[in-house]
Amino acid sequence: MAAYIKTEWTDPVTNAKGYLVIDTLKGGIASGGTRMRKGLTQKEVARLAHTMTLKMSTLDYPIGGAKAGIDYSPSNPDSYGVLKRFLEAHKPYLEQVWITSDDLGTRLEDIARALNEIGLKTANAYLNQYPEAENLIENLNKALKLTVNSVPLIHMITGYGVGVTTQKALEWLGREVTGATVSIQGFGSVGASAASYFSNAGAKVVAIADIEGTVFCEDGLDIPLLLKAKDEYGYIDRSRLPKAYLNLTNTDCLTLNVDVLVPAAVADVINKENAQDIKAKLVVEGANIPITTEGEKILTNKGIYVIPDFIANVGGLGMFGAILFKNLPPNAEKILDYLKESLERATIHALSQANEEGISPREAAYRSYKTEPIRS
Ligand SMILES: NC(=O)c1ccc[n+]([C@@H]2O[C@H](COP(=O)([O-])OP(=O)(O)OC[C@H]3O[C@@H](n4cnc5c(N)ncnc54)[C@H](O)[C@@H]3O)[C@@H](O)[C@H]2O)c1
Repeated sequence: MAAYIKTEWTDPVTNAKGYLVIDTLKGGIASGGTRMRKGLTQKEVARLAHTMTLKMSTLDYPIGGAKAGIDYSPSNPDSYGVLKRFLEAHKPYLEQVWITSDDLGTRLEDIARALNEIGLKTANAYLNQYPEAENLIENLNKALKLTVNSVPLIHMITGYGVGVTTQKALEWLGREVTGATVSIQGFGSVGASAASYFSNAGAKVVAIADIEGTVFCEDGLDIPLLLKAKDEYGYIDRSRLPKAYLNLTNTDCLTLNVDVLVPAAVADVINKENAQDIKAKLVVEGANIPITTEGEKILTNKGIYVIPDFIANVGGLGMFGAILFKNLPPNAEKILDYLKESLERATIHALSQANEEGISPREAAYRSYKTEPIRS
C-alpha cells in the first residue's frame, strides 16, 4: 500500500535529512509524532506512519496516520534548531493536514515551543478542519497538565496501556498478572511506566534493560528504587542498585525464561536471528515495530502470542483522542477508564480471532481493520 504523501528534507545548516510520511488522510487530516534519531531512514518513518494508521483503527478515530523523523542525534546541542527548521519547512502541512507531537528523541515542550515560534497552534490542522472545536483544544491543554500520583498523565499513560493490555492477555491465557514474571527492554517513558504498572499489579519484574545492559534479579527488581536511579533518558545509575543485581547485556533481557516480554526500546530487536531463542509465553510490543515480519512468524510457530504495537502502546494517542474525538472532559480517571475499556476490547478481539483462525493477533487485527502490513 503506497503512502499518501512522502517528503524528504535537507537541513540547510547541518545537512541532516528529515522525512514526513502521511500514510493515510482521513477526514482531511492525519496525526503522528516527530522523532529524532541518528541513522533514521525514510523506510522506518513509513513503517511507523502505517502503524499510526492501524492505531487510529484500534481506537476508531476518524483521522489518518502519519509520522515524521529527522536523522540527527537528539543529544547534539543544536538539535532544537534542526527540529524547528524541519517543522517550519513543513508548515503548510501542519497548517492544514498534519498534527504532530513528541516521539522518540523529541520532547513535547520543544515541539510546542517550535510550533509557537513558527506561528502555529497545537493541533492547528485539527482546528483548520473543525474551527468550532477551540474548546476541545483548551481541554487538551488542560489534560496535558493532569497528574496521577504526582506523575504527569501524559508520561504514564502509554505504560498504563501496555500494562492493561498485558493483564487482559494474561487473563485470556488463563494466567493472573499477580506473580507473573516480566522482562522489559527499555526504561524510558514507556518501559518505566509499564514497570510501575506491573509492580503495582503484583507482577514480578525480573529484568529491565537500558542501552547499557540488562539489570536482573530472579526474586524481582525493586521498581521504585530503579525509578529513583534512572535519569530522564531512561539510563539507570548502577551505583545506586543492590550488589545482588546481576548485569547482563542489553539483549539478554529478550531471551530470559519469563511469562511476559515487553520490548519497549527500539525497532526490529526480535528478528530471524534471535526469535527462536525467545522463551516468553506472551510478547507485548511497548515499542513501535520491535519485531520483524520474519521474527514474528517464528514466534507464532512457537505458539507465542504477540500483542501488536498498534494495540499495546496506543495510550498517548488515546489521551488525545479521548478529548478530541470522544468528547471526554480533562479528567484523568475518566480518560484511563476509557482507555482500559478500549484496549481490553481490542486485545480480546485480536486474541480470540487469532485463536479461531490459527493466525497471529496482528494478522487477525489486519483482517478486521481491512488493511495490510508494510513489510519490514
Ligand atoms: N513515549 C511514548 O509515549 C510512546 C508511545 C508509543 C510508542 N512509543 C515507542 O516506544 C519506544 C520507546 O519510547 P520511549 O518514549 O520510552 O523512549 P525513551 O527514549 O524515553 O527510552 C528509551 C529506553 O530504551 C533504552 N534503550 C535504547 N536503546 C536500547 C537498546 N539497544 N537496548 C536496550 N535498551 C535500549 C534507553 O536506554 C531508554 O531506557 C519507541 O519505539 C517509541 O516509538 C513511545
